[in-house]
Amino acid sequence: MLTRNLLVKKPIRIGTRGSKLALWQANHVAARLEQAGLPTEIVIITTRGDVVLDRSLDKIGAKGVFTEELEESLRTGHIDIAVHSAKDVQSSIPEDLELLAFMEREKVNDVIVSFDANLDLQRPDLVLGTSSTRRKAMLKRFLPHATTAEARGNLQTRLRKLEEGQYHALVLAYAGVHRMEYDGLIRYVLPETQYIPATGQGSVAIESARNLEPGLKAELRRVLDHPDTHLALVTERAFLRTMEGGCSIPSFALATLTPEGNVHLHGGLISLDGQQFIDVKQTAPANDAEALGIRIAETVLARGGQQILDDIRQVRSAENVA
Ligand SMILES: NCc1[nH]cc(CCC(=O)O)c1CC(=O)O
Repeated sequence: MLTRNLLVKKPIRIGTRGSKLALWQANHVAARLEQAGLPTEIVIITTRGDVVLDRSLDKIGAKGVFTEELEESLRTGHIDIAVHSAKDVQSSIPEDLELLAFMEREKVNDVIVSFDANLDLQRPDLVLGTSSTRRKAMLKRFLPHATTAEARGNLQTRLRKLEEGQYHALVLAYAGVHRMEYDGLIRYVLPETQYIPATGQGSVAIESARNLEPGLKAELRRVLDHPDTHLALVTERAFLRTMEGGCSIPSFALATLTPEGNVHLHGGLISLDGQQFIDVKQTAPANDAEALGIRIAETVLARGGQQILDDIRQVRSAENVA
């Protein structure tokens, strides 16, 4: 590693999707590495999720739609690291790859974005754009008078649809809106205690091949990893893995650190119609983070979550036949 990065200064090849948000994230990583004296090069890679825009994610088999092509490039050595929104990374990644680092988390909330500064969330004909299963279900529960309409595509595409009047507002992750500098359009910040975010929301994950040079891996971790965020993400991802979810399942999980240094997890599952909402909260010592995630998921499944998942699978297989 010394030869490669300190003497020859061969740039670290950073793989990313080509959307503006993905590029922002890749440039954020590049800036950190450059500050630490490591030269970088950005390599844009198109994924299935960027190409298939006409179907909602739960219908194209959401597993890995934004990550597979990047992972293949890690294997071939075409890139050294892949940068992802942590939320888009599957709950289990292939054996030969690893998540090296989770960068410091942005505010985790979902927000309501609109061009209408006086948007009234209580208007009876309210139409909200979202394609997220979790958000649709939560809106059915907490804003039952609202209708939702599909809003696939990158942030710019969704905002264009909003501008065209397809909806009154969009429901989005604060993190993406902020990174794209659309903060001025945020009308409501949804409380994270009620609209609990998706696993990983607001953090950027760095993936590499397991066999990347150990010295380079250590350097990347040192520069890019945020230990508190890492602990939260390990907890949430253990939860998600046990739920067998991807972003196509309306599960949610938010881990936070307590002042004493323990990890607190609020995780659960909501039925597609928003009627059943199963959530569990527990705190555990930091060295028990992964077990906490697993335990909460098992509790949610036992308290009716398994039934909700079975119902969803039945609905989905009926849709796929039709
Ligand atoms: N589902 C796509 C996606 N993946 C990550 C973000 C935003 C950034 C983040 O949550 O870290 C978004 C857009 C959104 O949900 O509004």
